[in-house]
Amino acid sequence: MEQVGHKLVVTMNRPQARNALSTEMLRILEETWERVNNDPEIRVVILTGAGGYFCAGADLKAMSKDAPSDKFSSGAYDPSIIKALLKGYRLNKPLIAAVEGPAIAGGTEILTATDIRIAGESARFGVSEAKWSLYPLGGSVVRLPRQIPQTVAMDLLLTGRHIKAPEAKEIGLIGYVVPDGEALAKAHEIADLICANGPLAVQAILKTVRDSEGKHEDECWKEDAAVGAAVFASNDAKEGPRAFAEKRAPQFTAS
Ligand SMILES: C[C@H]([C@H](O)CC(=O)SCCNC(=O)CCNC(=O)[C@H](O)C(C)(C)COP(=O)(O)OP(=O)(O)OC[C@H]1O[C@@H](n2cnc3c(N)ncnc32)[C@H](O)[C@@H]1OP(=O)(O)O)[C@H]1CC[C@H]2[C@@H]3CCC4=CC(=O)CC[C@]4(C)[C@H]3CC[C@]12C
Repeated sequence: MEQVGHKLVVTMNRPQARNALSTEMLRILEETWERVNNDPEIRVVILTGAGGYFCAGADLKAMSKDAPSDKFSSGAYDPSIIKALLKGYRLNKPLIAAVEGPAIAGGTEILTATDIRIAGESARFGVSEAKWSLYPLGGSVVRLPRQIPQTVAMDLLLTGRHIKAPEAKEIGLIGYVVPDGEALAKAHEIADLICANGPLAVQAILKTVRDSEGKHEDECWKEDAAVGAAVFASNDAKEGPRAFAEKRAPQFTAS
């Protein structure tokens, strides 16, 4: 994990196993997301993987020795909230995925919780849990059909097949395809654009988008207005137009 100014770069780092998720990695991710939500200095987060790989989901070798089912049935682990994969826990800062190589199973699942997604052209995506008679518990059974066309979501979930970055872009699972090795640089470029914006505005936009997911639009306007009015009442909302009028870059203070 590395903080550069207001950007936090989170790197899944177990490249020898294609960054498959260990219990330790899940713990670190959980702590990281708590930090992101509570640290006002962090304004945008980039999630990436080490060694040219994003993430191969759960560690299947560990799972072959110690199946999680007992922990689920005993109540020791409640899979209705998987904070590390941002299922049942959302960030209040924008999360950008910078993907190289495989983003499979849990790797694609956590991708569905990110806001902006960039991939190198050889990156691969898929939810292949059913291949091993597992269930994609990381959120994608619910999220994928909401994020990409239903028939494509069903195809990916039921066949477990992998797709390359250009197809992922075509179906809207990711937003950018860049030459291999350049996903992180592109993520920084986008993160810098976000960091230059008013942090209160950015976080308020994110909040309304998150809170209105799945609701009828008429149910959203009251809260949308309250959140928006609070942004308009801020010092930064005075500084932005003033900077425009004075032909200079705005100096936002998050107040
Ligand atoms: C519920 C979530 C989640 O939804 C469930 C899953 O993610 S299931 C995982 C399914 N994963 C896959 O299908 C990917 C398998 N891998 C591949 O297909 C390929 O390897 C690849 C396409 C990724 C890469 O192919 P390559 O040809 O490039 O490379 P390859 O030669 O195949 O591999 C290189 C070496 O890497 C090793 N490797 C690759 N993938 C894995 C892997 N997934 N696991 C282990 N090792 C892998 C490969 O073997 C090679 O090694 P060699 O030594 O060189 O042979 C769940 C997500 C996290 C779960 C939680 C985890 C912690 C928990 C512990 C508990 O006790 C309680 C439960 C839980 C909290 C658990 C709960 C469910 C999750 C949240």
